[in-house]
Amino acid sequence: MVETREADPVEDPLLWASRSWPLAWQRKGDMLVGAGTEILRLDVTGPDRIARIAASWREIMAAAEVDDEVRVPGTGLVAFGAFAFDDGSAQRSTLTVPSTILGRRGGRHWITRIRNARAAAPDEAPQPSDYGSHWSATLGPGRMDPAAHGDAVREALAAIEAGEVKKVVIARDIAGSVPVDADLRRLVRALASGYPDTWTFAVEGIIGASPETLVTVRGGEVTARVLAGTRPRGADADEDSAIIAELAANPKDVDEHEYAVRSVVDALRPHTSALASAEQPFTLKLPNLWHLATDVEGTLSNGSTALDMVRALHPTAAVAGTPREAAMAAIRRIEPFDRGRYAGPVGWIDGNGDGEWAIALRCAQFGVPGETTDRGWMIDPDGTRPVTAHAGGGIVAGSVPEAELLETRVKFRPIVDALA
Ligand SMILES: C=C(O[C@@H]1C=C(C(=O)O)C=C[C@H]1O)C(=O)O
Repeated sequence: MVETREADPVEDPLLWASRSWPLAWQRKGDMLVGAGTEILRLDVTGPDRIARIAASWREIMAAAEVDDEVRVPGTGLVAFGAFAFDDGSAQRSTLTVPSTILGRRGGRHWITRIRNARAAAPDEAPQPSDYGSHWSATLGPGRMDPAAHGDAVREALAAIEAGEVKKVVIARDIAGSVPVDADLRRLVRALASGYPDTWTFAVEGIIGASPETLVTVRGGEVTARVLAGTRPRGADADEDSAIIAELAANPKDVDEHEYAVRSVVDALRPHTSALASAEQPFTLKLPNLWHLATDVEGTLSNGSTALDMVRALHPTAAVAGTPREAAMAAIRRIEPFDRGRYAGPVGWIDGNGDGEWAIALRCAQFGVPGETTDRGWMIDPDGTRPVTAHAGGGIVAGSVPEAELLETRVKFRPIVDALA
């Protein structure tokens, strides 16, 4: 049973989210915040994880009884998801439906209450809680320190030289801990205000601000923002102009970008009737970086949902490489860690199949109470909560290890600054 009602404007819907396990999605002024109890949960691992979740969601959509007064994307039934990057990941791919969603889009505010048809009564309406005290994290090298990253990039260049791959994305990790009672909503708020041109997310303990969508589906239209080709921001306007002129004309970056756009267009084509993208990428300005960016748009021709499109698109060349299978094999060989949900799909889907999915980049994964990982208990016995972050970049012929290391440093900046 799902009921959406127009609501009075709320200044900060995040206050309704859980402090230790927030559920939120934010893009400029639009947001969805999950609160209350969990009504439904799908946890899947393995190569067909996204297909299984997409199929289950179709059944749930068909069975739901929805009374929706507002009827915009994100009203009615909504689930949030965060999926593992790799088919072989030990990390779960999860779709979760909370009992309450506070939403805001284009100046309209609503509240959705969801309950299981078998439940006698809805759960109690969740209440807002003030932000907890300020906290910070200590972060240091993870499994791949800067020296190991240099070796990994050289190994990737050797794989390119050998003709195994054209492009492969290599990431490194940093790790640390936060106080066990840290109010993680502070991080969501800081990222959303510091990086307004990104999609800010908090789902299953992975929190970040991604500049790149995997896919957006809205009323039969599908769009995607593809990024590849990166430079740190300049110190002033003149330096910035020189940087973007160089980036837009650099054959290595333009090629790398083209691989990424082509992988998205090829994946969307079987599902769309009209598919268009600009001939030339534009330069996307973020507080820390410049990216080459291309928006792709099409009309869905086969009734696919946002999750069907996530399944068709993941992993794109922006986070894996080209050709896809060879790049995935190279990543498994070269990177010494399981990426978990880093570079995986993160987003939401509603009861009409509309939804917005980003690629989980510029993010950190926080530990889960009581769960074990290859690093031991996720809540350390000393009362701290572990956190791990990853950042990477596309390696193509001609990539320079030192420049790639600098690029990962700048990509870590949003999360490292917000955690400092
Ligand atoms: C892999 C990351 O970013 C991706 C790689 C990019 C590149 O190689 O230029 C640019 C944007 C993202 O598609 C990351 O942020 O960790």
